[in-house]
Amino acid sequence: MFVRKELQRLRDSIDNLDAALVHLLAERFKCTQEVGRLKAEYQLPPADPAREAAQIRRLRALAEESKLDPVFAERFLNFIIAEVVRHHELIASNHAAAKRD
Ligand SMILES: C=C(O[C@@H]1C=C(C(=O)O)C=C[C@H]1O)C(=O)O
Repeated sequence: MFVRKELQRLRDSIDNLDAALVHLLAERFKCTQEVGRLKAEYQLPPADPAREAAQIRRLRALAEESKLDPVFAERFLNFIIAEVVRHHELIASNHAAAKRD
């Protein structure tokens, strides 16, 4: 009985945290979509490797401070950034196509 209750209590928190993660990611992607539109309009490249490196350094340090595996934090951020850059490439090519038409 104890184990069932304890498991449920922990899973309730996991559910809340996962919901927060989805909301945080949705807000982050809203911002990055705007960045993508700005870059397309002003002909800036979709990826900014210097900014990515700075973010990864910052996130690795935060992960270490909060006892999260920094290797995991870096992989997670790289996964997100790859998706953002893919969006930016799409926005840029749609923008260029719209200007041609
Ligand atoms: C969001 C940007 O575009 C790209 C995505 C980044 C990110 O998701 O953190 C960082 C750098 C860029 O490669 C940006 O330039 O700020």
